[in-house]
Amino acid sequence: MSIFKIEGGHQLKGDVIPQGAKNEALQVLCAVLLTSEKVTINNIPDILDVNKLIELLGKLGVKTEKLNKNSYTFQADEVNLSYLESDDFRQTGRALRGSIMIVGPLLGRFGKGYIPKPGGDKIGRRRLDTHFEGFINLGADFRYNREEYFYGVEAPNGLTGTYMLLDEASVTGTANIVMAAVLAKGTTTIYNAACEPYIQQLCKMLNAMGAKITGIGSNLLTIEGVEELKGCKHRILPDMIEIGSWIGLAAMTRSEITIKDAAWDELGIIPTTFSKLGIQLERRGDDIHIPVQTDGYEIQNYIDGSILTLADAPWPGLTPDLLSVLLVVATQARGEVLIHQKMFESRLFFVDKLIDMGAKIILCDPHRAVIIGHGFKSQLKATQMTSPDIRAGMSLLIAALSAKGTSTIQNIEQIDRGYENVDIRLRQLGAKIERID
Ligand SMILES: CC(=O)N[C@H]1[C@@H](OP(=O)(O)OP(=O)(O)OC[C@H]2O[C@@H](n3ccc(=O)[nH]c3=O)[C@H](O)[C@@H]2O)O[C@H](CO)[C@@H](O)[C@@H]1O
Ligand SMILES: C=C(OP(=O)(O)O)C(=O)O
Repeated sequence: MSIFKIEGGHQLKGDVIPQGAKNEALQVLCAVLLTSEKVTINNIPDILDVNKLIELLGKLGVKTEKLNKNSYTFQADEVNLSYLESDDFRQTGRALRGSIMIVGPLLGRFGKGYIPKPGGDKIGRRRLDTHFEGFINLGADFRYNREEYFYGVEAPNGLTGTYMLLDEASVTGTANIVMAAVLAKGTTTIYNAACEPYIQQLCKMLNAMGAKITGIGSNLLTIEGVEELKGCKHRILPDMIEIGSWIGLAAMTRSEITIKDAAWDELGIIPTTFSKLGIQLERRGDDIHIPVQTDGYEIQNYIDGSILTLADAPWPGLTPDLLSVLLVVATQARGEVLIHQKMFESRLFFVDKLIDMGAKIILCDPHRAVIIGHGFKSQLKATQMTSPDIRAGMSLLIAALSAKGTSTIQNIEQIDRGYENVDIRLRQLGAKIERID
């Protein structure tokens, strides 16, 4: 297991180019299974989870050609369905969360899809009911092997479109059901659909392949089934979670950073959420410029003077994937904020490490933490820590970069799952960070 060694307390400076979005990549890569024609995808982030999914597609028989570091073509004209019954699939399939989204396209195109319980962050319960209820609504037979945690759906006579109301606006669940429905007979209507930019991008790509999806960007999607889909070219958006992480890092280390080509209009309430913590940031064309926060940053209260709450919600609410970063950034603000992680029940436990480093945090319960900012009057202290999940890992890295002294972070594979060459890019900004293998 690799380690990051970080000498904190240095100001950084420079430009960063955001990577392509991890969660969009995981969806659109699965969509290549829907056609026998060639699909080209650009701006694919070179990160562990995405590379594992590309490897899984290769094992399924998808012909994969790497055009350059972040562009590939895929052709699923000879899919090997027997691989789904192999022991190797039981291992490879569970290595990441995104693998669940092979089920919808396989079911839609070939009438069957299997998956072992997928991996991903250990951040609380992560049920898959929404996915499978959706497939059942489309007419699939479902089975689950409890001993092996193995899920399967089959529809030998094809799927039939229908109306469905999802029990929750699940991101990967919506993507999976949409990918099954595009090849179903008749019209499918999905209400309470998730509508994150990841889903919008997937739907636009599917339409470019010949699908007929309307309602994109809303929670009501209508999908008129088609006989078959063709190839296309698709470009993945910049990763909004990575962009938020760079904003947080700049503020907390009081650095001047410009995030290039950030696709500002796709960021929803992310920029204003950082502004609520008092962080200065400026839109320059499609770049985000974060100046040195010379006087620190002060958390805004509500109009009536009550304490600010930052809580996650399905899009266009605040993504849960940025709450850990917002939390760590608040430790140096002036003022107080309540962080309420509603979706996941085990995502805030990493605050223990921040408390060890000197941060003033009260963990009220597994979902809520109150942060009392230091206002840069006292620096965090360096320490040794382990990355529990991808976003907590990044937050601990930000804490270490701002702290006095040398910290180490173990289990950095968790950070590599979602952040492309983060150590190299940080060094380019002047950070003192070393990867020890
Ligand atoms: C690979 C991928 O794309 N992963 C993202 C995806 O995971 P994923 O698609 O697995 O997450 P879901 O959207 O299914 O739900 C996440 C959790 O939130 C709960 N929930 C969901 C919807 C809702 O309205 N209320 C609610 O409480 C669910 O019960 C679940 O525990 O979306 C999550 C929520 O944005 C993100 O954290 C993950 O980074
Ligand atoms: C929770 C996340 O990822 P995954 O769903 O892949 O575990 C994340 O990206 O923050």
